[in-house]
Amino acid sequence: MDKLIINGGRKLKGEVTVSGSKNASLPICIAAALAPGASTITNVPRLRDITTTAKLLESLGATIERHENTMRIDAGTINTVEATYDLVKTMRASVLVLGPLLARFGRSRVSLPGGCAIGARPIDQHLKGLKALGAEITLEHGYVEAIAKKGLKGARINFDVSTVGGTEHLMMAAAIAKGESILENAAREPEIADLADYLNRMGAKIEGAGTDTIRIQGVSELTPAAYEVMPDRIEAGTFMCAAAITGGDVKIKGMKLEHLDALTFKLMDAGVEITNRNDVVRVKGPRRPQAVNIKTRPYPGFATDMQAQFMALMCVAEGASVISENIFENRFMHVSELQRFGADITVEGNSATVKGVKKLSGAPVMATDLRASACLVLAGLAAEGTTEIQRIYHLDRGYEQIETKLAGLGADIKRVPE
Ligand SMILES: CC(=O)N[C@H]1[C@@H](OP(=O)(O)OP(=O)(O)OC[C@H]2O[C@@H](n3ccc(=O)[nH]c3=O)[C@H](O)[C@@H]2O)O[C@H](CO)[C@@H](O)[C@@H]1O
Ligand SMILES: C=C(OP(=O)(O)O)C(=O)O
Repeated sequence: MDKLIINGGRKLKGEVTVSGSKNASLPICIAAALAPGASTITNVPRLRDITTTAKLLESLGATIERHENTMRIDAGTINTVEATYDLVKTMRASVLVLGPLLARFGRSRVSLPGGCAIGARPIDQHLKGLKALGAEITLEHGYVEAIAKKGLKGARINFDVSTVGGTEHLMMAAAIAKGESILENAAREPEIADLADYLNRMGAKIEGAGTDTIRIQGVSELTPAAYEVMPDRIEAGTFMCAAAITGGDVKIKGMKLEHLDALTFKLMDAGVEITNRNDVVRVKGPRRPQAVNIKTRPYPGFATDMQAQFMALMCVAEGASVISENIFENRFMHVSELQRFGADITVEGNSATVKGVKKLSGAPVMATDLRASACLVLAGLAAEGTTEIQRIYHLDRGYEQIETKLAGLGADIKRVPE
């Protein structure tokens, strides 16, 4: 297991390029399973979760070729419809194969993903949607089995909660169901629109992805297509916070600032200067940020995936900020680690009150989940002295070459085997 060692206190300066989106690549690679034949997906980040996705597809019989940021997925060779516990337990998004396999082959059996560090994360909305499309669902021995002997039939599905994975799952399944489906109270995250663009490229008829009502005219089959994945908005937001927390001056290339409005406005309220010229976003941190409050919400609200990184920034702000987490019930595990840097944070229910301190001091810390790891990196970059972050395999799930990219901006950061 590797660890990261950071000598903090350097202002980040220079240019960095954002990788392709993890959270768009996962469903897009899985959607390739809907069409017999080979799809070539580009701008796929080289991450642990993507390797898991490739293994998952291979375990179904698909033929995968990977070269740098390109993945060629031949789903014509899929010969089993079962995804086992070993794969699903390492990556929750694996459950998204259930609907596509069911839609294409009439049957699928996938391990239940179970909870994870940040919350219980049930899949009741996914299953409710598949049932509405005519699937018979049984839960046995830790597996979900879905059967639709005569194929899936279009339906109107009204989600009880805004669910990104649920919306993606039902959009994929409905793409080759018979007739029209309407997804209401659908999630609006940009990754959903990206997936819809890929499905439409394969011949699907989907309208409204990115709004809360998605209309899908089922087609009898999809054909493979080439597709370039959107940039990773959470990686981009993490670099924006890295510039802000170090009082740096960073140009971020390849990102879409319009995907990060909620974060951008909060950073500007905190005194961060943000300009966008010709798709290069320049972020200049203030001497010390001002405290601002945030509440996480489904898109276009403030992303829960940016909450931990923003909290790191608030740890050194002038004043006190209140951070409310409204998406996941246990997404404050970074708090006790931030306290090891000398941060002043108290948690009550789903709110954390962060009283900014002038300086953090480097400390040995442990990563507990993906974005918590990113927040510890940010704290380490700003802190005086040395920070050692253990269990960075969490970080490797979602950030491509983060230490190389940060070192390119002048950070003193290195990866060493533990
Ligand atoms: C791979 C991927 O894209 N992951 C993202 C996706 O996760 P994921 O798709 O798992 O998150 P959801 O949007 O589904 O979850 C949002 C909330 O709805 C609840 N829920 C969800 C489904 C369901 O059937 N029942 C239910 O109650 C969840 O427990 C959670 O409280 O969106 C999250 C919310 O933006 C992000 O933090 C994750 O980074
Ligand atoms: C929580 C995340 O991912 P996942 O849904 O794959 O756990 C994330 O990307 O921050």
